[in-house]
Amino acid sequence: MTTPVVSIAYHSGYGHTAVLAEAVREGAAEAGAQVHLIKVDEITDEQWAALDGSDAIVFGSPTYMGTASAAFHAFAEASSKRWFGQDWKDKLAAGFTNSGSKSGDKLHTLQFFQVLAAQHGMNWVSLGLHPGWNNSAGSENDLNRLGVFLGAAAQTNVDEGPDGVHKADLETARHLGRRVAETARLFALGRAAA
Ligand SMILES: Cc1cc2nc3c(=O)[nH]c(=O)nc-3n(C[C@H](O)[C@H](O)[C@H](O)COP(=O)(O)O)c2cc1C
Repeated sequence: MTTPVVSIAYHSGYGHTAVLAEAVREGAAEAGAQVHLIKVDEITDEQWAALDGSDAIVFGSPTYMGTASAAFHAFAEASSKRWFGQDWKDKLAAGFTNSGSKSGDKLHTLQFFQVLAAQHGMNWVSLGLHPGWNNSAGSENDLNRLGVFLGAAAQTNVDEGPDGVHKADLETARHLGRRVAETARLFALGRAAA
């Protein structure tokens, strides 16, 4: 069976986004992927090589001041070395973010990830879930409770630590990891058959 390689390139200032990154990792591993979990603020040459060898890269960052964190932006700028040769062209990309407010302008962070992926010539994998918690039978425990299509979005109360990351958001992140791994497998099989 084809084993897709999925990397999760993320930053977390205070540990909340790290919990989501772990959920994405679990989902991708459940779907049979080999997974690299990479902290972009400590990235090594070996980890850059792991990104180069991946079928899919999932970008993750907290939303700070309405966009990805400065540490994630530094990583994005450093990835310009890969951009010159379009080294990541045709890989899959996806994203997740977390914020203190229910919206918190998270959409902008996910759109930044999507533009980053497009600059690299990557193919974006959306969340692939209907919005939850949008009718009288729904609840905050629904998958995709924040109703975002572009990627996995989470909200954590600003007075709570990483243990306070909402279980529905963790499930949503796990779903994204599974979906990315499954899509990467389909792409690898298609490439082999072409
Ligand atoms: C510098 C800074 C800027 C922030 N900006 C936003 C923001 O624009 N919108 C929002 O909802 N929360 C904002 N927050 C809250 C964080 O997104 C939230 O605390 C998140 O859980 C932090 O994740 P982390 O522990 O992975 O860093 C900000 C926090 C910091 C420290």
